[in-house]
Amino acid sequence: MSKKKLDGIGIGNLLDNIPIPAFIINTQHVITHWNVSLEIASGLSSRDVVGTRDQWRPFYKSKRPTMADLIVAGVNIPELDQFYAAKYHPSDVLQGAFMAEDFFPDIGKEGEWLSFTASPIKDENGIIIGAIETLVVITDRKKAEFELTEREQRYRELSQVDDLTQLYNARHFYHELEHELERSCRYKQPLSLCMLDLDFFKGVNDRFGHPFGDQVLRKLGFLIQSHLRCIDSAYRYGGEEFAIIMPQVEIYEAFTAVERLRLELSEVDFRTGSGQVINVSLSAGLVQAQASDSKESLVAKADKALYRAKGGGRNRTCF
Ligand SMILES: Nc1nc2c(ncn2[C@@H]2O[C@H](COP(=O)(O)OP(=O)(O)OP(=O)(O)O)[C@@H](O)[C@H]2O)c(=O)[nH]1
Repeated sequence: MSKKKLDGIGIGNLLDNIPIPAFIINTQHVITHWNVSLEIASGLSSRDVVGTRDQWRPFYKSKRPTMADLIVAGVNIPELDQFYAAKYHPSDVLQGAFMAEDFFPDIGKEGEWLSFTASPIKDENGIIIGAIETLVVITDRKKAEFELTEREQRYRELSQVDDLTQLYNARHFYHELEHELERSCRYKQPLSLCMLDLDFFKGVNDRFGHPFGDQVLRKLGFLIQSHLRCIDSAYRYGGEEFAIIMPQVEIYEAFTAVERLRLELSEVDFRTGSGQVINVSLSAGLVQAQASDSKESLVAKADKALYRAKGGGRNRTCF
């Protein structure tokens, strides 16, 4: 086709030849073009909408401005904020254009995610004479993104949480302890750390079996969880060793909390497979962080206190 012939082709003809749904409005917000792709996507024919201000109709339940309307009215950030919240941003490619992604619950059977771009149309003097809006269905991409985020979240949880006790695992412990130590130094707030360990647990396993031992560990995990304040965090540090990080708590206050936990565990009646009722106990070591402490030195001190609790006869808390 010659250049001359191409020059003669109108905007409508051009728009009808692109596979992307698009419409154009003038400065009176009246639709001047509604392409074939948009007719198919919206179910509204250009005959019915050209000459009207119904550009909102395929997307919303009631009349409201589309992005093209906001563009022809002169970009107004408070209005963009009002209608598109945090979902819009200026186009990287087209000057004066804005893009947004949003979910449209009323499109199709289950709603669709659309990515839309509205761009000003200017005359030779740079005056806005209309706006063009293009729309792309991105539901499949959005679904894939959500699935990926969910999978990542599940993976993060799996790699941080111990299956048996539902407490955080040791890897996460060191990460959080470092973070809490930094925070306690920065804000000059106390930080207490408790390491605790079940007493004679090997004997429990040996006499009553590993599954019974697991039951004890699960119960202890549950008791620890139920004793935590919302800013505390608990970890399964090793097989039958646990750690509790207690921010903003002096050691004496932490001592009271740990003693409450210790007493509560000692009062739990565990029923073995043969119907025998047994009780278990724990020993605990407590420390309060000093400004000079690293996570390693703090754990070493708490371990030392735990060792003393074991050496002193077990079923006690030392600091
Ligand atoms: N049932 C069960 N037992 C575990 C698990 N992890 C570690 N253990 C057991 O915990 C026991 C720890 O034994 P020891 O380190 O000798 O300690 P202890 O018998 O509790 O003695 P003290 O700590 O000195 O009071 C071992 O028998 C491990 O097999 C687990 O996930 N489930």
